Amino acid sequence: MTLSNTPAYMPGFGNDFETEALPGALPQGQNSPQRAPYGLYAEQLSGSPFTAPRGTNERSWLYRIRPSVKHSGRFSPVSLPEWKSAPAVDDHSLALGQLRWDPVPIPETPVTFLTGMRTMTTAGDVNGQAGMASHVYVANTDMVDEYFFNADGELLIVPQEGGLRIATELGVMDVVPKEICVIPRGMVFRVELLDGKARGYACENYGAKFTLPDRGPIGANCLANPRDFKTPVAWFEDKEGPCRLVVKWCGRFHETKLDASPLDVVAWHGNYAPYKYDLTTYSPVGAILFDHPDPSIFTVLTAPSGEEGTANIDFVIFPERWMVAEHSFRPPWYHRNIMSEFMGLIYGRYDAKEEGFVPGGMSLHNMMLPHGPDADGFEKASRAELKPQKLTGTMAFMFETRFPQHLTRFAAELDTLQDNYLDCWSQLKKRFDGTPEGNWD
Ligand SMILES: O=C(O)Cc1cc(O)ccc1O
Ligand SMILES: [Fe+2]
Repeated sequence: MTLSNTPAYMPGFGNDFETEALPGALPQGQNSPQRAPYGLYAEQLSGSPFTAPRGTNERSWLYRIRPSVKHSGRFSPVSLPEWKSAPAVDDHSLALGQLRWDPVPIPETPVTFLTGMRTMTTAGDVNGQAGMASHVYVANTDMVDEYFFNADGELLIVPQEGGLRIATELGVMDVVPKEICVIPRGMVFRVELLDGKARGYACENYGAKFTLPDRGPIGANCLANPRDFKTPVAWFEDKEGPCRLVVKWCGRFHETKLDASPLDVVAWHGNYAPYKYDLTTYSPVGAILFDHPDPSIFTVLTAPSGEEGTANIDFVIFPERWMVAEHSFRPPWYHRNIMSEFMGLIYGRYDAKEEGFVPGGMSLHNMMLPHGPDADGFEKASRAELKPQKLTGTMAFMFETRFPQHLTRFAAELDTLQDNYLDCWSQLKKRFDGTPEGNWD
Protein backbone atom coordinates (compact mmCIF):
# COMPACT_ATOMS: atom_id res chain seq x y z
CA MET A 1 0.00 0.00 0.00
CA THR A 2 1.29 3.45 -0.86
CA LEU A 3 0.32 5.34 2.28
CA SER A 4 0.74 4.22 5.86
CA ASN A 5 -1.85 6.67 7.18
CA THR A 6 -5.41 7.45 6.18
CA PRO A 7 -5.77 10.01 3.43
CA ALA A 8 -6.99 13.51 4.31
CA TYR A 9 -9.77 15.34 2.51
CA MET A 10 -11.28 18.78 2.00
CA PRO A 11 -15.07 19.14 2.19
CA GLY A 12 -17.35 20.61 -0.48
CA PHE A 13 -18.76 19.99 -3.94
CA GLY A 14 -17.19 21.82 -6.89
CA ASN A 15 -15.27 24.19 -4.62
CA ASP A 16 -12.23 26.10 -5.73
CA PHE A 17 -9.76 24.16 -3.59
CA GLU A 18 -6.11 24.81 -2.88
CA THR A 19 -3.68 22.37 -1.28
CA GLU A 20 0.05 21.76 -1.06
CA ALA A 21 2.02 18.72 0.13
CA LEU A 22 5.13 20.83 0.81
CA PRO A 23 5.02 24.25 2.46
CA GLY A 24 5.10 27.08 -0.06
CA ALA A 25 4.77 24.77 -3.09
CA LEU A 26 1.60 26.47 -4.29
CA PRO A 27 2.24 29.82 -6.00
CA GLN A 28 0.12 32.59 -4.53
CA GLY A 29 -1.42 35.44 -6.50
CA GLN A 30 -0.66 33.97 -9.93
CA ASN A 31 -0.75 30.66 -11.80
CA SER A 32 2.44 30.82 -13.87
CA PRO A 33 5.40 32.33 -12.03
CA GLN A 34 8.58 32.61 -14.07
CA ARG A 35 9.98 29.87 -11.85
CA ALA A 36 7.50 27.91 -9.77
CA PRO A 37 8.46 27.02 -6.16
CA TYR A 38 10.71 23.96 -5.68
CA GLY A 39 11.47 24.01 -9.44
CA LEU A 40 8.03 22.50 -10.14
CA TYR A 41 6.38 22.72 -13.55
CA ALA A 42 3.01 24.47 -13.77
CA GLU A 43 0.37 22.66 -15.84
CA GLN A 44 -3.31 23.41 -16.38
CA LEU A 45 -5.82 20.55 -16.63
CA SER A 46 -9.05 21.74 -18.26
CA GLY A 47 -12.25 19.78 -17.75
CA SER A 48 -14.40 22.28 -19.64
CA PRO A 49 -13.74 24.50 -22.63
CA PHE A 50 -11.81 27.63 -21.57
CA THR A 51 -14.87 29.68 -22.40
CA ALA A 52 -17.53 27.66 -20.56
CA PRO A 53 -19.79 29.82 -18.38
CA ARG A 54 -18.61 30.23 -14.80
CA GLY A 55 -21.11 27.71 -13.41
CA THR A 56 -19.68 24.89 -15.51
CA ASN A 57 -16.10 26.11 -16.01
CA GLU A 58 -13.71 23.54 -14.51
CA ARG A 59 -9.95 23.54 -14.44
CA SER A 60 -7.12 22.95 -12.02
CA TRP A 61 -3.53 24.17 -11.89
CA LEU A 62 -1.06 21.43 -11.07
CA TYR A 63 2.52 22.06 -9.81
CA ARG A 64 4.44 18.93 -10.62
CA ILE A 65 7.92 17.44 -10.69
CA ARG A 66 7.77 16.78 -14.44
CA PRO A 67 5.20 18.02 -16.95
CA SER A 68 2.81 15.33 -18.23
CA VAL A 69 4.18 15.69 -21.74
CA LYS A 70 7.42 14.01 -20.66
CA HIS A 71 6.48 10.49 -21.59
CA SER A 72 8.50 8.32 -23.89
CA GLY A 73 7.66 8.30 -27.56
CA ARG A 74 4.32 7.78 -29.18
CA PHE A 75 1.48 5.75 -27.74
CA SER A 76 1.10 2.17 -28.85
CA PRO A 77 -2.15 0.21 -28.88
CA VAL A 78 -3.04 -2.20 -26.09
CA SER A 79 -6.03 -4.44 -25.75
CA LEU A 80 -8.56 -4.43 -22.91
CA PRO A 81 -11.20 -6.52 -24.69
CA GLU A 82 -13.88 -6.49 -22.00
CA TRP A 83 -13.99 -2.68 -21.66
CA LYS A 84 -16.34 -1.54 -24.41
CA SER A 85 -17.48 1.89 -25.57
CA ALA A 86 -20.62 3.14 -27.25
CA PRO A 87 -21.75 2.58 -29.87
CA ALA A 88 -21.06 -1.11 -29.35
CA VAL A 89 -24.00 -2.99 -30.70
CA ASP A 90 -22.39 -6.32 -30.01
CA ASP A 91 -23.14 -9.46 -31.83
CA HIS A 92 -25.10 -11.72 -29.45
CA SER A 93 -28.22 -13.76 -29.69
CA LEU A 94 -29.95 -12.80 -26.47
CA ALA A 95 -33.52 -11.73 -27.13
CA LEU A 96 -34.90 -8.42 -25.91
CA GLY A 97 -36.24 -8.52 -22.39
CA GLN A 98 -35.92 -7.54 -18.77
CA LEU A 99 -32.65 -8.92 -17.46
CA ARG A 100 -31.05 -9.79 -14.16
CA TRP A 101 -27.70 -11.22 -13.22
CA ASP A 102 -26.10 -12.69 -10.12
CA PRO A 103 -22.73 -11.17 -9.18
CA VAL A 104 -19.74 -11.56 -11.47
CA PRO A 105 -17.33 -13.82 -9.52
CA ILE A 106 -13.93 -12.39 -8.61
CA PRO A 107 -11.47 -14.54 -10.59
CA GLU A 108 -8.60 -16.55 -9.08
CA THR A 109 -6.20 -15.42 -11.80
CA PRO A 110 -4.57 -12.00 -11.31
CA VAL A 111 -6.73 -9.12 -12.35
CA THR A 112 -6.38 -5.42 -11.57
CA PHE A 113 -8.98 -2.67 -11.42
CA LEU A 114 -8.01 -1.91 -15.03
CA THR A 115 -7.92 -5.40 -16.49
CA GLY A 116 -10.94 -6.36 -14.38
CA MET A 117 -13.29 -3.79 -15.90
CA ARG A 118 -16.16 -5.61 -17.66
CA THR A 119 -18.69 -3.61 -19.63
CA MET A 120 -22.32 -4.63 -19.25
CA THR A 121 -24.01 -1.95 -21.36
CA THR A 122 -23.13 1.01 -23.53
CA ALA A 123 -25.39 3.92 -24.44
CA GLY A 124 -25.06 6.93 -26.72
CA ASP A 125 -21.79 7.62 -28.51
CA VAL A 126 -18.37 8.12 -27.02
CA ASN A 127 -17.29 10.26 -29.99
CA GLY A 128 -20.28 12.52 -29.61
CA GLN A 129 -19.53 12.91 -25.89
CA ALA A 130 -23.04 11.75 -25.03
CA GLY A 131 -24.17 8.66 -23.20
CA MET A 132 -22.49 6.28 -20.83
CA ALA A 133 -21.37 2.74 -20.13
CA SER A 134 -22.32 0.54 -17.16
CA HIS A 135 -19.49 -1.65 -15.97
CA VAL A 136 -18.65 -4.09 -13.21
CA TYR A 137 -15.09 -4.41 -12.01
CA VAL A 138 -13.50 -7.38 -10.29
CA ALA A 139 -9.96 -7.20 -8.92
CA ASN A 140 -7.53 -9.17 -6.79
CA THR A 141 -4.24 -7.44 -7.65
CA ASP A 142 -2.90 -3.91 -7.10
CA MET A 143 -1.91 -1.79 -10.05
CA VAL A 144 1.87 -1.59 -9.61
CA ASP A 145 3.95 0.84 -11.68
CA GLU A 146 0.89 1.14 -13.86
CA TYR A 147 -1.25 4.23 -14.26
CA PHE A 148 -4.35 5.03 -16.24
CA PHE A 149 -6.36 7.92 -17.52
CA ASN A 150 -9.66 7.96 -19.36
CA ALA A 151 -10.06 10.67 -21.98
CA ASP A 152 -13.54 9.36 -22.78
CA GLY A 153 -15.28 10.37 -19.62
CA GLU A 154 -15.38 10.65 -15.89
CA LEU A 155 -15.69 7.45 -13.90
CA LEU A 156 -18.22 7.06 -11.10
CA ILE A 157 -17.11 4.10 -8.98
CA VAL A 158 -19.51 2.24 -6.65
CA PRO A 159 -17.63 -0.36 -4.56
CA GLN A 160 -19.73 -3.33 -3.52
CA GLU A 161 -17.11 -5.61 -1.95
CA GLY A 162 -13.64 -4.59 -0.78
CA GLY A 163 -12.23 -1.10 -0.43
CA LEU A 164 -10.13 0.73 -3.00
CA ARG A 165 -7.19 3.02 -2.44
CA ILE A 166 -7.21 5.33 -5.44
CA ALA A 167 -4.02 7.31 -5.86
CA THR A 168 -4.72 10.16 -8.27
CA GLU A 169 -2.66 13.07 -9.53
CA LEU A 170 -4.45 15.33 -7.05
CA GLY A 171 -4.34 13.04 -3.99
CA VAL A 172 -5.31 9.71 -2.49
CA MET A 173 -8.83 8.51 -1.67
CA ASP A 174 -9.86 5.40 0.22
CA VAL A 175 -13.27 4.36 -1.04
CA VAL A 176 -15.14 1.51 0.65
CA PRO A 177 -18.58 -0.05 0.11
CA LYS A 178 -21.36 2.46 0.92
CA GLU A 179 -19.10 5.17 -0.49
CA ILE A 180 -18.72 6.27 -4.10
CA CYS A 181 -16.14 8.35 -5.89
CA VAL A 182 -15.77 10.21 -9.13
CA ILE A 183 -12.51 10.46 -11.08
CA PRO A 184 -12.55 13.29 -13.62
CA ARG A 185 -11.96 12.73 -17.32
CA GLY A 186 -8.26 12.82 -18.11
CA MET A 187 -6.99 12.47 -14.54
CA VAL A 188 -4.21 9.93 -14.03
CA PHE A 189 -4.70 7.36 -11.28
CA ARG A 190 -3.77 3.95 -9.96
CA VAL A 191 -5.91 1.61 -7.85
CA GLU A 192 -4.74 -0.57 -4.96
CA LEU A 193 -6.94 -2.93 -2.99
CA LEU A 194 -7.54 -2.34 0.71
CA ASP A 195 -8.87 -5.86 1.30
CA GLY A 196 -6.97 -7.97 -1.22
CA LYS A 197 -9.94 -8.27 -3.54
CA ALA A 198 -12.72 -6.08 -4.77
CA ARG A 199 -15.88 -5.96 -6.81
CA GLY A 200 -18.06 -3.03 -7.71
CA TYR A 201 -19.87 -1.09 -10.36
CA ALA A 202 -18.70 1.81 -12.49
CA CYS A 203 -20.51 4.31 -14.64
CA GLU A 204 -18.45 5.92 -17.37
CA ASN A 205 -19.97 9.27 -18.23
CA TYR A 206 -19.14 10.40 -21.76
CA GLY A 207 -21.13 13.62 -21.40
CA ALA A 208 -21.19 16.71 -19.23
CA LYS A 209 -19.93 16.14 -15.71
CA PHE A 210 -22.01 14.91 -12.82
CA THR A 211 -23.36 17.68 -10.68
CA LEU A 212 -25.79 18.02 -7.79
CA PRO A 213 -29.44 18.13 -8.85
CA ASP A 214 -31.37 21.32 -8.17
CA ARG A 215 -33.58 20.86 -5.14
CA GLY A 216 -36.47 23.04 -6.33
CA PRO A 217 -39.11 23.46 -3.62
CA ILE A 218 -37.15 21.12 -1.30
CA GLY A 219 -35.01 24.16 -0.59
CA ALA A 220 -31.44 24.53 0.56
CA ASN A 221 -30.94 21.26 2.44
CA CYS A 222 -31.36 17.47 2.28
CA LEU A 223 -30.60 14.94 -0.46
CA ALA A 224 -26.81 15.00 -0.97
CA ASN A 225 -25.40 17.95 0.95
CA PRO A 226 -22.31 19.57 -0.60
CA ARG A 227 -20.12 19.40 2.49
CA ASP A 228 -20.34 15.60 2.54
CA PHE A 229 -18.32 15.41 -0.68
CA LYS A 230 -14.60 15.00 0.04
CA THR A 231 -11.70 15.89 -2.23
CA PRO A 232 -8.23 14.60 -1.33
CA VAL A 233 -5.41 16.92 -0.26
CA ALA A 234 -2.28 17.11 -2.42
CA TRP A 235 -0.03 14.06 -2.25
CA PHE A 236 2.82 13.01 -4.51
CA GLU A 237 5.33 10.26 -5.06
CA ASP A 238 8.85 11.11 -6.25
CA LYS A 239 9.43 7.68 -7.68
CA GLU A 240 11.83 6.98 -10.52
CA GLY A 241 11.93 3.78 -12.52
CA PRO A 242 10.11 2.29 -15.48
CA CYS A 243 6.35 2.39 -15.43
CA ARG A 244 3.47 2.37 -17.85
CA LEU A 245 0.63 4.74 -18.56
CA VAL A 246 -2.50 3.31 -20.16
CA VAL A 247 -4.92 5.69 -21.84
CA LYS A 248 -8.49 5.14 -22.97
CA TRP A 249 -9.19 7.41 -25.92
CA CYS A 250 -12.31 7.24 -28.12
CA GLY A 251 -12.95 3.66 -27.12
CA ARG A 252 -9.45 2.38 -27.73
CA PHE A 253 -6.59 1.74 -25.37
CA HIS A 254 -3.01 2.90 -25.77
CA GLU A 255 0.07 2.81 -23.61
CA THR A 256 3.28 4.71 -23.22
CA LYS A 257 6.33 4.10 -21.05
CA LEU A 258 7.37 6.53 -18.37
CA ASP A 259 10.57 6.68 -16.36
CA ALA A 260 8.95 8.14 -13.24
CA SER A 261 5.59 8.09 -11.52
CA PRO A 262 3.11 10.55 -13.07
CA LEU A 263 1.60 11.03 -9.59
CA ASP A 264 4.10 13.81 -8.93
CA VAL A 265 1.83 16.80 -8.30
CA VAL A 266 3.16 18.52 -5.17
CA ALA A 267 0.53 21.26 -5.03
CA TRP A 268 -2.61 22.22 -6.90
CA HIS A 269 -5.53 24.59 -6.92
CA GLY A 270 -8.80 24.63 -8.82
CA ASN A 271 -12.19 23.03 -9.13
CA TYR A 272 -11.44 20.07 -11.43
CA ALA A 273 -10.76 17.35 -8.89
CA PRO A 274 -11.72 13.85 -7.78
CA TYR A 275 -14.16 13.43 -4.92
CA LYS A 276 -15.78 10.78 -2.80
CA TYR A 277 -19.10 10.66 -1.00
CA ASP A 278 -20.50 8.51 1.80
CA LEU A 279 -23.97 7.35 0.67
CA THR A 280 -25.14 7.04 4.29
CA THR A 281 -24.94 10.85 4.58
CA TYR A 282 -27.70 11.16 1.96
CA SER A 283 -30.82 12.65 3.50
CA PRO A 284 -33.78 11.16 1.61
CA VAL A 285 -36.94 13.19 1.22
CA GLY A 286 -40.08 11.23 0.38
CA ALA A 287 -43.80 10.77 0.69
CA ILE A 288 -44.81 11.53 4.28
CA LEU A 289 -48.53 11.09 3.82
CA PHE A 290 -49.41 8.90 0.83
CA ASP A 291 -48.27 7.50 -2.55
CA HIS A 292 -44.88 6.61 -3.96
CA PRO A 293 -42.95 9.44 -5.62
CA ASP A 294 -40.76 9.09 -8.70
CA PRO A 295 -37.27 7.78 -7.93
CA SER A 296 -35.78 11.07 -9.09
CA ILE A 297 -36.25 12.30 -5.51
CA PHE A 298 -33.34 10.00 -4.62
CA THR A 299 -30.92 11.45 -7.17
CA VAL A 300 -27.43 11.81 -5.72
CA LEU A 301 -25.74 13.16 -8.84
CA THR A 302 -27.06 14.10 -12.24
CA ALA A 303 -25.20 14.50 -15.51
CA PRO A 304 -27.18 16.89 -17.71
CA SER A 305 -27.63 16.29 -21.43
CA GLY A 306 -28.31 19.85 -22.53
CA GLU A 307 -32.03 19.17 -22.77
CA GLU A 308 -33.76 20.40 -19.69
CA GLY A 309 -34.86 17.68 -17.24
CA THR A 310 -33.49 14.95 -19.50
CA ALA A 311 -30.39 13.58 -17.88
CA ASN A 312 -27.56 11.96 -19.75
CA ILE A 313 -27.29 10.01 -16.48
CA ASP A 314 -28.96 10.16 -13.10
CA PHE A 315 -27.21 8.34 -10.29
CA VAL A 316 -30.02 7.40 -7.92
CA ILE A 317 -29.89 5.46 -4.64
CA PHE A 318 -32.49 3.56 -2.64
CA PRO A 319 -31.18 4.01 0.89
CA GLU A 320 -32.46 2.98 4.31
CA ARG A 321 -35.48 5.09 5.17
CA TRP A 322 -38.83 5.22 6.89
CA MET A 323 -41.94 4.15 5.00
CA VAL A 324 -44.99 5.95 6.35
CA ALA A 325 -47.36 6.40 3.40
CA GLU A 326 -51.02 5.77 4.33
CA HIS A 327 -53.50 3.80 2.19
CA SER A 328 -50.69 3.35 -0.36
CA PHE A 329 -48.91 0.63 -2.22
CA ARG A 330 -45.47 1.46 -0.85
CA PRO A 331 -42.96 -0.34 -3.12
CA PRO A 332 -42.22 0.95 -6.63
CA TRP A 333 -45.22 0.91 -8.93
CA TYR A 334 -45.36 -1.04 -12.18
CA HIS A 335 -44.04 1.15 -14.92
CA ARG A 336 -42.60 1.67 -18.38
CA ASN A 337 -40.00 4.35 -18.84
CA ILE A 338 -38.40 6.19 -21.75
CA MET A 339 -35.19 6.27 -19.69
CA SER A 340 -33.16 3.06 -19.31
CA GLU A 341 -32.48 1.68 -15.85
CA PHE A 342 -29.38 -0.28 -14.87
CA MET A 343 -29.53 -1.27 -11.19
CA GLY A 344 -27.11 -2.77 -8.70
CA LEU A 345 -27.36 -3.74 -5.05
CA ILE A 346 -24.58 -2.75 -2.66
CA TYR A 347 -25.97 -4.62 0.34
CA GLY A 348 -29.17 -6.05 1.79
CA ARG A 349 -32.47 -6.49 -0.02
CA TYR A 350 -34.42 -4.34 -2.44
CA ASP A 351 -38.08 -3.89 -1.48
CA ALA A 352 -39.49 -4.55 -4.96
CA LYS A 353 -37.48 -7.79 -5.34
CA GLU A 354 -36.69 -9.40 -2.01
CA GLU A 355 -35.44 -12.58 -3.67
CA GLY A 356 -33.22 -12.98 -6.68
CA PHE A 357 -31.71 -9.50 -6.73
CA VAL A 358 -28.65 -10.09 -4.57
CA PRO A 359 -25.77 -7.87 -3.43
CA GLY A 360 -23.31 -7.58 -6.30
CA GLY A 361 -26.05 -8.53 -8.76
CA MET A 362 -27.48 -6.35 -11.51
CA SER A 363 -30.68 -5.75 -13.39
CA LEU A 364 -31.45 -3.98 -16.63
CA HIS A 365 -34.85 -2.54 -17.42
CA ASN A 366 -34.31 -0.94 -20.76
CA MET A 367 -36.24 1.80 -22.57
CA MET A 368 -40.01 1.16 -22.41
CA LEU A 369 -39.72 -2.38 -21.07
CA PRO A 370 -42.30 -2.95 -18.31
CA HIS A 371 -41.18 -3.86 -14.80
CA GLY A 372 -42.10 -3.50 -11.15
CA PRO A 373 -42.39 -5.55 -7.97
CA ASP A 374 -42.25 -9.32 -8.26
CA ALA A 375 -45.37 -11.33 -7.42
CA ASP A 376 -44.33 -11.90 -3.79
CA GLY A 377 -43.57 -8.24 -3.32
CA PHE A 378 -46.92 -7.26 -4.77
CA GLU A 379 -48.83 -9.70 -2.55
CA LYS A 380 -46.99 -8.62 0.57
CA ALA A 381 -47.32 -4.91 -0.02
CA SER A 382 -51.00 -5.17 -1.00
CA ARG A 383 -51.82 -6.80 2.34
CA ALA A 384 -49.29 -5.12 4.63
CA GLU A 385 -50.42 -3.34 7.76
CA LEU A 386 -49.52 0.26 6.93
CA LYS A 387 -47.84 1.33 10.14
CA PRO A 388 -44.58 3.30 9.99
CA GLN A 389 -41.89 0.86 9.00
CA LYS A 390 -38.16 1.36 8.81
CA LEU A 391 -36.64 -0.07 5.67
CA THR A 392 -33.27 -1.16 7.01
CA GLY A 393 -30.38 -3.14 5.61
CA THR A 394 -30.65 -1.93 2.06
CA MET A 395 -28.72 0.13 -0.45
CA ALA A 396 -29.55 -0.27 -4.12
CA PHE A 397 -28.70 2.19 -6.86
CA MET A 398 -29.57 2.97 -10.45
CA PHE A 399 -27.66 4.37 -13.42
CA GLU A 400 -30.55 5.83 -15.38
CA THR A 401 -29.93 7.29 -18.82
CA ARG A 402 -31.96 8.92 -21.55
CA PHE A 403 -30.28 6.55 -24.03
CA PRO A 404 -31.13 2.89 -24.59
CA GLN A 405 -28.50 0.67 -23.01
CA HIS A 406 -27.05 -1.86 -25.45
CA LEU A 407 -25.94 -5.12 -23.97
CA THR A 408 -22.37 -6.27 -24.51
CA ARG A 409 -21.70 -9.82 -25.57
CA PHE A 410 -20.02 -10.28 -22.18
CA ALA A 411 -23.28 -9.39 -20.42
CA ALA A 412 -25.42 -11.46 -22.80
CA GLU A 413 -23.27 -14.54 -22.33
CA LEU A 414 -22.47 -14.14 -18.64
CA ASP A 415 -22.95 -17.37 -16.70
CA THR A 416 -24.71 -15.48 -13.94
CA LEU A 417 -27.52 -14.26 -16.21
CA GLN A 418 -30.76 -15.47 -14.66
CA ASP A 419 -32.75 -17.44 -17.23
CA ASN A 420 -35.82 -17.37 -15.05
CA TYR A 421 -36.00 -13.66 -14.22
CA LEU A 422 -39.31 -13.16 -16.01
CA ASP A 423 -40.88 -15.82 -13.78
CA CYS A 424 -40.83 -13.37 -10.90
CA TRP A 425 -43.92 -11.76 -12.42
CA SER A 426 -45.66 -14.90 -13.69
CA GLN A 427 -47.63 -15.50 -10.48
CA LEU A 428 -49.26 -12.06 -10.57
CA LYS A 429 -52.92 -12.97 -10.46
CA LYS A 430 -55.92 -11.45 -12.09
CA ARG A 431 -57.68 -9.61 -9.26
CA PHE A 432 -60.37 -8.04 -11.40
CA ASP A 433 -63.73 -9.74 -10.98
CA GLY A 434 -66.08 -6.92 -11.87
CA THR A 435 -66.64 -5.88 -8.23
CA PRO A 436 -65.20 -2.56 -6.96
CA GLU A 437 -63.11 -4.40 -4.33
CA GLY A 438 -61.63 -6.95 -6.71
CA ASN A 439 -60.87 -10.50 -5.72
CA TRP A 440 -58.18 -10.76 -3.03
CA ASP A 441 -58.62 -14.46 -2.16
O1 LIG B 1 -37.48 -0.05 -11.30
C1 LIG B 1 -36.97 0.13 -10.19
O2 LIG B 1 -36.96 -0.74 -9.30
C2 LIG B 1 -36.42 1.50 -9.84
C3 LIG B 1 -37.54 2.40 -9.45
C4 LIG B 1 -37.85 2.59 -8.13
C5 LIG B 1 -38.92 3.37 -7.76
O3 LIG B 1 -39.18 3.55 -6.46
C6 LIG B 1 -39.73 3.94 -8.73
C7 LIG B 1 -39.41 3.77 -10.06
C8 LIG B 1 -38.31 3.01 -10.42
O4 LIG B 1 -37.95 2.84 -11.70
FE1 LIG C 1 -37.86 1.20 -12.83
